[in-house]
Amino acid sequence: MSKAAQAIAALRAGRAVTVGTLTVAAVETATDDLLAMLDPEGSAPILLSGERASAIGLGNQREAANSHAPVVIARRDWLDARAVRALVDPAQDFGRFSAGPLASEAPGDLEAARGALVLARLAGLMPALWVLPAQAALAVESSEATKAASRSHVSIVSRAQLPVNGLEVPTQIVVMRAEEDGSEHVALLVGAPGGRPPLVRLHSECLTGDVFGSLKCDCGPQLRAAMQLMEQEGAGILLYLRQEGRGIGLANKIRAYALQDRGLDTVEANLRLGFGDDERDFGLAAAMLRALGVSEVRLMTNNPAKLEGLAQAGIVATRVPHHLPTNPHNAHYLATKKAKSGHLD
Ligand SMILES: Nc1nc2c(ncn2[C@@H]2O[C@H](COP(=O)(O)OP(=O)(O)OP(=O)(O)O)[C@@H](O)[C@H]2O)c(=O)[nH]1
Ligand SMILES: [Zn+2]
Repeated sequence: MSKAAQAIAALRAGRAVTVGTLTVAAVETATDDLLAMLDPEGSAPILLSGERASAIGLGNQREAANSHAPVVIARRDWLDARAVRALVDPAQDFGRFSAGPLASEAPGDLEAARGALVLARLAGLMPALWVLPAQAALAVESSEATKAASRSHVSIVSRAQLPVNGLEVPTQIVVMRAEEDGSEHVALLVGAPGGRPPLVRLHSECLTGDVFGSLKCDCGPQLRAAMQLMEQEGAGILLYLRQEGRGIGLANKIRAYALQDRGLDTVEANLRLGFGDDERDFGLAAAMLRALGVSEVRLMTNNPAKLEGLAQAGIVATRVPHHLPTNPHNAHYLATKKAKSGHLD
């Protein structure tokens, strides 16, 4: 298991890790006991993503060009552990006056700060970390932590036949693992590819849409329609990428939904949480295709970022539009993706 994969697991489990020169623990999971042991003075500064710093009103302390750079916030008397946990939690933004005074500064080790925030995101946690006094902890190099966000080394772990309801052609499931972060992803190989580039769908995990039939998005219908089209053509490849919530994880996606319940749109909600609009990595999909021996595809999508992600990683992709009828719950979401995220007609 890579050091980054171990550090992701450790952060999720509430333990401290050292990234570059920074020893950090996640605000979301570090307990009072851990803090009492590792930061007895209660003076550990807080590392926040640039997006979250802007969301809590610290944007004017930084140059606009730097709005995506992480910041560190020094502790004050009023800013005890409880106040910190409230500060980093967007659900509490609406129930209080803005907290302060707060002063942000650039992290001493910017690359380490970025790497630590990548690990927190891949752990599915909020982008907020305690910066603890240096101590012995599981150590990861900054560059390794940062690279965990762009996975290009995948290997096939297991494969088997998988009869699927509605698919009359033989179907196989292939499980792959990425070396960089240890994450597992799936390829469903439908039928036997013919002479031309295969129909391919990159589907990002959406538990709510894929499993429960949520009407807030179009994921479930898109998934089923993609499989149907592959069945009609007699062949296709569905990559099921485990980057839930456009790469922020399930708990964070549901936090974003709670913000949408308060009136924010899908993009605003991600930013308020402290993430970019879309944190996904489509180089991963390119690596999976390469592991399957595929270098040219017909990609079913409306998202130009998927086409660009594959192209950058050397996979030739032409687009097959993939629109499904809207419903009253997802019409605004789909309109926002067109207006703000460049989705195609
Ligand atoms: N953060 C966040 N993620 C969401 C929201 N709604 C859906 N998602 C996630 O968005 C992703 C949807 O991915 P895809 O089906 O690949 O769709 P897409 O990027 O719109 O591109 P195409 O469907 O190919 O055009 C899934 O990971 C969902 O979990 C939301 O409101 N917030
Ligand atoms: Zn969805």
